Amino acid sequence: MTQLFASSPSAVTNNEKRGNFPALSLPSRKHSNESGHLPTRIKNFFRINSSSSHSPPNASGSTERERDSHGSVKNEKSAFRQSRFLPGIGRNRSTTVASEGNPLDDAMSPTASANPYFAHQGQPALRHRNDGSVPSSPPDTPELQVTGVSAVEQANTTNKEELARKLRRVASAPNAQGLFTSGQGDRPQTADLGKEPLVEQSGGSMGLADPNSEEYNLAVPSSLSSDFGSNASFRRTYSSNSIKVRNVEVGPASFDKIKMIGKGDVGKVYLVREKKSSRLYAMKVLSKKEMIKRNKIKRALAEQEILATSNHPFIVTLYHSFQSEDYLYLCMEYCSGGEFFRTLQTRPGKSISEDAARFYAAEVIAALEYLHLMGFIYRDLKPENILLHQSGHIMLSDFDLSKQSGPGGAPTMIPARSGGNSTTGLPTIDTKSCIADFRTNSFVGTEEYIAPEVIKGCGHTSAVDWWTLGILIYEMLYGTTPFKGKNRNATFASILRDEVNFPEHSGAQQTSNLCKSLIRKLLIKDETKRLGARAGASDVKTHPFFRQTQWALIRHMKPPMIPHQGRAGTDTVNFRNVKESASVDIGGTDPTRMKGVPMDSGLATPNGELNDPFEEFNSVTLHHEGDM
Ligand SMILES: Nc1ncnc2c1ncn2[C@@H]1O[C@H](COP(=O)(O)OP(=O)(O)OP(=O)(O)O)[C@@H](O)[C@H]1O
Repeated sequence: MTQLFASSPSAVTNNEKRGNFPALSLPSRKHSNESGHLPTRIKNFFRINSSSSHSPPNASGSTERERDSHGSVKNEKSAFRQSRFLPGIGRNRSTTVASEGNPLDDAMSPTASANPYFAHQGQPALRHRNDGSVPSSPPDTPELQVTGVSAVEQANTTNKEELARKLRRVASAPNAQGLFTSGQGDRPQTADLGKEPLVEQSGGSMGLADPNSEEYNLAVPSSLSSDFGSNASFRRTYSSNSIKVRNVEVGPASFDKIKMIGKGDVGKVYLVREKKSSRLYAMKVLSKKEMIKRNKIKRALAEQEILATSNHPFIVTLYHSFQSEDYLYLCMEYCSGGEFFRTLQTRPGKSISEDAARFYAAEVIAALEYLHLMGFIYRDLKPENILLHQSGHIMLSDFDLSKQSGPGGAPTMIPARSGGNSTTGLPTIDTKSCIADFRTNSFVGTEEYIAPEVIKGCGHTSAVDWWTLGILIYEMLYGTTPFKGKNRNATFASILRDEVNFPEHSGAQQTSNLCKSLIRKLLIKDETKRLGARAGASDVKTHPFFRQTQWALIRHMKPPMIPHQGRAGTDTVNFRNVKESASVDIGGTDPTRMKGVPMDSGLATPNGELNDPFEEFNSVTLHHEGDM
């Protein structure tokens, strides 16, 4: 076991008090219908699953955007990440977010400016300039803490901007179209909180709640509408013995800010301590004005939705979500080990052994399996979005690019004889059916991780997550991604055209044929032939590369790398230093203005009223079993 990097451990979260992870009961926040039953597809899944060797879905658990849709440079996180690449490597990785409908017929075009990648939906193109330069930095560009660049190189670099330019990866222009459309599948439907909301009852059964009760249900993802009957006033709620969803019990003033630990294009993430309990949390604070400006409202709502609905050891836990007039707040479990990306970057060759890669891949697969079962496509898998828990296990984070499917089917069982698990002779669970026919057409992802079907703009399915898994495993083993070109066009052309190659030079990682076979199958360009296309996660889990993997026990296994513990719980030793200048004053929020949007947000109507696109944001507190 490698003691890898330092961390701040005494983030005394609820999970940690119970052990390392949230209780491993069946999904603690399950969807339930009005009659008080879990959706059939989820119920069936667990019924089947409990009699198979597969782990239950909760048994185990970015965006490099430099420019917004207005073309301004953004995302400190991205700048920092770019700074972590050696100049010689010149790696550029970017997140591309564009809107629906994205035919990219000339994807092979070598001319960046003529290529729709760079000017999708008329937004200003963010491109990898041939001279390697990048747009000017945002006003709050952090001091670059250049990891992975020798002191000599830093000293020789005359100014930081130049250094940043040398190291920066290119990012693209996020743009969510149809900001205020509320079509099904675009946006969660909101429960009418005034009408007999459902609450959980002891024992996990559901019943009609006292309308005055504090506990209530939340918005229903359209993905679950089939379970409730079409267009019925179905609602999502949470039936569980271990999780209770209540009206939010905290506000910005309930927390002391300790330190900023991350920054995205509209969000800042702080390590905070709850005054009452002294518990540490990671609080993501999203600026409403920025979200409006950058058309990211739907993404923020979706992120809250996914976090609040998910309950999985390998998916970051949400404890509270609330809002003020200026901000949305997501109060999450603090992952003191920081980004997996950083871990990889500190390893020799920026890579890890095949056994270690198998371990992390298995945890990621368990998380993806769960997300697909819940009707979500993750769409932004990459080491930057994998956080490390203090224990060294992974936690997926950053769901703002995730997509919620339309009505899904029930998970089904594939008997061993007709294609079940050939290694165990047991039936296989088909979790792909939960999300099977759902196609979405956003142009979204991270440049080097984008799947061919996304580039082609012909719509994509949950199979994109299996593609990104292939890229991730490759990157864990070789310290680079397989299709990276000298610019975005070259990368996309390679993704569409080239077969994956495995480095064979003397210093390269020796990789087994089974591992290569897995990567090749995950990186099949035809999504219908890709591993995972038939039965979802089960296809991947039953690949012989994972023959020895004890799926049900992964979360109890010792991770290959354990984050260093800082002396104090608040030592954010596994995080970069983020410049605090533009820090949000979370405590100074006027408690009487806990919703709405600022007058100068541009959403005022001619009558002087304000449209409130954040009306549907759910302010809740999630009580987990074992909480005080
Ligand atoms: N739960 C957490 N525990 C510890 N650190 C976290 C947590 N959540 C986020 N961070 C840190 O904050 C950074 C930014 O978080 P996140 O990626 O969710 O923000 P974002 O605004 O959505 O970024 P982007 O614009 O790239 O989507 C992460 O890279 C990570 O370093």
